[in-house]
Amino acid sequence: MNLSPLPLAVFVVDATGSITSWNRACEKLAGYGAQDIRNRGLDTIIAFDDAAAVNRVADRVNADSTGELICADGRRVPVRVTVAPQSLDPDQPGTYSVIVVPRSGLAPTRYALIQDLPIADIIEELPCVFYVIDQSGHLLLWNHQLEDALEMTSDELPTYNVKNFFDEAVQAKIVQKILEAFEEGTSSHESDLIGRHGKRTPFLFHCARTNLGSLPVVFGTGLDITARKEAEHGLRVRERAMYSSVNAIVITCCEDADNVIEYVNPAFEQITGYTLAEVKGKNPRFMRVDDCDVDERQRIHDALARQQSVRAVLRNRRKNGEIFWNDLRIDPVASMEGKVTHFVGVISDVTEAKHYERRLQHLAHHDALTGLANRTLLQERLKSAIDSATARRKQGALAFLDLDNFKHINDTFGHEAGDAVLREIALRLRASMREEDTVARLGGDEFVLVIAEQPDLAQLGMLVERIRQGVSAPIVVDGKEIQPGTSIGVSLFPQDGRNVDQIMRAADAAMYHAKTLGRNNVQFYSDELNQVVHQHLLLEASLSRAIRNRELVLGYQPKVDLRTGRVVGAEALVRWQHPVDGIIPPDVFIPVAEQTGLIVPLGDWVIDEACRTLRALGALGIDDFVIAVNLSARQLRQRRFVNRLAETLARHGVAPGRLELEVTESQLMDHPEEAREALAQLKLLGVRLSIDDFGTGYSSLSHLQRFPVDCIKIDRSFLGGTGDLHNGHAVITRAIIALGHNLQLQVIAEGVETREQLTFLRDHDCDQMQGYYFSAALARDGLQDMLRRDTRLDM
Ligand SMILES: Nc1nc2c(ncn2[C@@H]2O[C@H](COP(=O)(O)O[C@H]3[C@@H](O)[C@H](n4cnc5c(=O)[nH]c(N)nc54)O[C@@H]3COP(=O)(O)O)[C@@H](O)[C@H]2O)c(=O)[nH]1
Repeated sequence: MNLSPLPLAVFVVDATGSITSWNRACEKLAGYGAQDIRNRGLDTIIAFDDAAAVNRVADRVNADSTGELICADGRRVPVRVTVAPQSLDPDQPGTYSVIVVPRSGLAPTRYALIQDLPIADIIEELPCVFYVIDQSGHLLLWNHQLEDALEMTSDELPTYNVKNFFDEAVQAKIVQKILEAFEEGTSSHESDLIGRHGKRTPFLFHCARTNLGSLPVVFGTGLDITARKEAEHGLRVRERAMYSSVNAIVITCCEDADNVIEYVNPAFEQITGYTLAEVKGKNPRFMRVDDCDVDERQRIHDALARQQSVRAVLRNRRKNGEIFWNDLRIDPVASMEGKVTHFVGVISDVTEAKHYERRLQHLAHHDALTGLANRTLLQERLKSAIDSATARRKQGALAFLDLDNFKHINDTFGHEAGDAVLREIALRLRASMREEDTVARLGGDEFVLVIAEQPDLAQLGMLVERIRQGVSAPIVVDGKEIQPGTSIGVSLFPQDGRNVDQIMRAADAAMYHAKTLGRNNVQFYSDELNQVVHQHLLLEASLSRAIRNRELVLGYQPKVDLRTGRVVGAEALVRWQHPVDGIIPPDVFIPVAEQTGLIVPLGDWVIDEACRTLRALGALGIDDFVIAVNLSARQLRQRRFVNRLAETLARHGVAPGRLELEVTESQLMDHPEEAREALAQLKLLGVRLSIDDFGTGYSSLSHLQRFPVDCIKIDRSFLGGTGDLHNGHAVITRAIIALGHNLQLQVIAEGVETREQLTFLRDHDCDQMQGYYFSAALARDGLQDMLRRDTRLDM
């Protein structure tokens, strides 16, 4: 270390106290030259006051020692002595700096010290550029920092006028600032120095006038303010971003006040309607909606108290009173010392998104057509109703509704009318239920009601019956009256099941049972019912297999002319030859086929088979024989039924007049207008038509007249089960025969079992009979045999 330039008297000793270095200030103070003093001991130069107590130099470290400096001329100058190790590294051999400061009056003056300052070194080491400029604007003196900034060598610098170190656009300002310093004494400005290769560095220049001998000059410093400029730029960008952000920004101060607003950006005004002037000094909670989002607000409060970030979505009120959804994020802002002084809140108006989310949520849980709960929501609600009923030892109910003839409504009135019916039924159901109950639509024509807590079964029964009646009331759509009907199955929970699936299945089974019982009624689930439904389902599955596997056969019950005794026709009656269970009668499987729609392929098969028999008979020369098949209303409603029938007849080469279609009276009366149209088309094709089970379906005479039928079949119940005709039934039978004949229709009596019944019918001019008295249904071979032999009724 070179101690010479230092203004203080400092010298260096080794661990033994031997002097190794001696600066100029020491020379001045003590009068010894460096050569004279080297290797002399410390105690020969300084007489320490505590010399007797302290021997080693090391012991004087950090101790404030006093003594007398023994000068070359013999003077003894009182001094204060400070000893410091030159290296803090314990491994370095000890050398010590000894600083000697005279204790009175002998300290060098400030300016005396300046004379000793190594100005050149200082200028070079300044943390800024240094320059001296003459009046022509040329550099007289500078440091290497200026050379670095300008990317020039020391030879080049003095050749330029300093204004050329700046952008052309600011050169006039630079000249003016230099002149200002010459004239006024000082000036300062911020400008960028431009290096030879384009390096641009922002500087803060301060300059002042002085004289170099008789030469007036300006000298000064330039501080590199790149970092500050960048910070300022960053700040400006952030301020701008905050200003133009679409999200509202609120800065609150929590230093001395209750988190009051200091700043809000323009987006805040746009979202809330409040200006900065209106909200400054207020706590942002003034926008809250009372009694709303209490938990979320508490969460924010707690986070702020802990000086933590927090995010919450809550409702706030705009200045115009409107409520908006605020997706709020709050972050603490700490000072340089780490103390939280502010919070920055970013408010996003997510009202639209929230509404959209709610709409989606609603759509995900509700049926789009009716607005009722959908299957997902139903399952959730049912689950919680079952759980609650189980926990509270209460009872609830689930009602499963299936509209009875909805397909027919759709087919007849169109899908828009069908939709209108579903909407109206949804309204009726909603109106008849309590707020806490759930009304759901599972799609199609299926509705479900969750009736929470209904302890009284009688009341529940009345409620469900009332609902059935309400649903079944006529609905007018586009001026047309539509008559809906519903079959309802009810299960109870937790009695009929402990989970959603079990309860739904139980209600579904009960509903299914209601359908089999003739529709438009209410059935409660029971274990026995479950058995029935189960069997029904099994039957359904195996029936469709039976149709595919040709397990069905036709029996033909002969029809006899009551005037001639001749067999003139037969009714085709289907039987099921089950591979395991044997013959299954149609009473068992026809209703299942009706409900499931299997009646359509089954009915097609029956017609096809009957035509095949007619063709076979024709081949035997029997071509005036008529086979009647039973037709279900569902077949009749098929749009292409007439076409298919025509195709079948044509395929077998059978004349339409040899096929008779029997439709029950009650089926016709369900939808008389439609039935009439369908029968008219069939009539046009040329097939024979008859009304089966006549007398049981309450036909009105006017309707009867309009049905284009050929024949009516007196229901066997009017003949009396025991063949006893001396009762009221006889009167009805006579009346039916007379009525038929008046309408120019043939009359046939079915279920004739006794001679007495036969005699009665013949005596009252009935046209034909069929029944066990003459023959039960025969296989095709048996029928052919009978016809070939021309077997006749014994009259
Ligand atoms: N849609 C279709 N329905 C059909 C078809 N085949 C039959 N059926 C209907 O099934 C019901 C039961 O029929 P079935 O068990 O065959 O009974 C018929 C006769 O066997 C029975 N019958 C005949 N004579 C007598 C008698 O003297 N006494 C008595 N107790 N029963 C007798 O009557 C049934 C015929 O009834 P009907 O149709 O009303 O003429 C039945 O409703 C059939 O309609 C089919 O292919 N399609």
